[in-house]
Amino acid sequence: MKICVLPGDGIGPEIMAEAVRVIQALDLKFELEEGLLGGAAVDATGDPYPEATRKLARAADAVLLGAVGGPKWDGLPREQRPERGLLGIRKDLGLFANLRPAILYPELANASTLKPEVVSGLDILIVRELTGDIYFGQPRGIENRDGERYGFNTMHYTESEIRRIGRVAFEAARKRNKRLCSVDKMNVLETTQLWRDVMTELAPEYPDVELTHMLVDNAAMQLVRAPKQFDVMVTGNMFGDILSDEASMLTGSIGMLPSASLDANNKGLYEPSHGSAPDIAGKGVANPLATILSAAMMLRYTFNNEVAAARVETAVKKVLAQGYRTGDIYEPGTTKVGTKQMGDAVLAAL
Ligand SMILES: NC(=O)c1ccc[n+]([C@@H]2O[C@H](COP(=O)([O-])OP(=O)(O)OC[C@H]3O[C@@H](n4cnc5c(N)ncnc54)[C@H](O)[C@@H]3O)[C@@H](O)[C@H]2O)c1
Ligand SMILES: CC(C)[C@H](C(=O)O)[C@@H](O)C(=O)O
Ligand SMILES: [Mg+2]
Repeated sequence: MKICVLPGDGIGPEIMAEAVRVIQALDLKFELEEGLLGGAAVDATGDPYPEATRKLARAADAVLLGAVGGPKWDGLPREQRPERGLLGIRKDLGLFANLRPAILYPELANASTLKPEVVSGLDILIVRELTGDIYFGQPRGIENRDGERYGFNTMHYTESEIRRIGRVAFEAARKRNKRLCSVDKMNVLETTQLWRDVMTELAPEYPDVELTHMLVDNAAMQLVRAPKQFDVMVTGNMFGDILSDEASMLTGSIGMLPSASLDANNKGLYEPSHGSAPDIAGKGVANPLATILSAAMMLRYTFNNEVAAARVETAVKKVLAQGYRTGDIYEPGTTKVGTKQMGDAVLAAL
């Protein structure tokens, strides 16, 4: 059982160190191999997704990723930017289904940006399409046209791309509370009219799941008005990126939101939903729990080890109950800890 570990940039190596310690403590005979992705890879090889990493990732059963990017690389040509490495590995491994669970742990009720009565018990799953949409549209670029600069990206989806992510979402809803909300912008964008049509066509295959549709601007508003109306949400790449960051704050912090990016066979890349947090990188204060919870998702989805996954999640719940908090979820009366101390607490709880 091989895991390709890609710490990445910024806080990536700091949070990854803790997730790796947790995995090793499980004593499950995983073989961990480290590689370069993002800015770290650009610095070493000039390529954000180098061939060596590609080989490693393809040969592994799962990939665990920290985060990539940072101001150091923002001035580089597009193709060399760290984020291209992330898009590259997602596309290369065919990871079209991105699962982002937003769960509010009761201990963090006061850390949520919403009032406890609106948000307590929140448990939403955002299913984000990950290898299509405007992210991967051709043509794209910045050109000089008619004497001025002209930037363009193209949004596109094929019906088969929509159908396969739709099936993932319907199946997920079927295992949960049987409610699926598909989010689009069909009032303006043809791409998402097709999205709505295909979701509607799939619905008869899942008579036990209640399908609703919502326009993305309303969905963004409803998420902060009454988030518990949602069970599973399914949406395209760009809307899913934005809505999942929004949903993270309902759980207290983006440092709590894990993710799984899966192919058709549950080979997966697991990473926190947040980025490399350049503003706190190197300070040892980042919250490692989203990465540790991503490792739990890896145990569940790729390695089918529900027991180990639950063990890690229970350990996380325990450290929150014990009152340990990194700065992003700190409140008076709790114990403020750094990244490594949080990792220590999870290990002790395991
Ligand atoms: N999956 C990824 O690798 C990924 C995801 C998002 C952004 N990025 C990249 O990261 C860089 C920074 O982006 P950004 O600042 O917009 O978003 P970000 O998610 O890195 O940070 C946003 C805010 O959240 C805080 N934060 C994020 N993770 C945290 C954690 N674990 N603990 C405590 N606080 C945390 C940061 O300190 C910052 O204030 C950019 O280069 C961006 O492209 C990468
Ligand atoms: C860094 C960026 C390419 C990435 C995305 O937009 O998918 C990130 O924001 C995420 O949410 O994983
Ligand atoms: Mg994002």
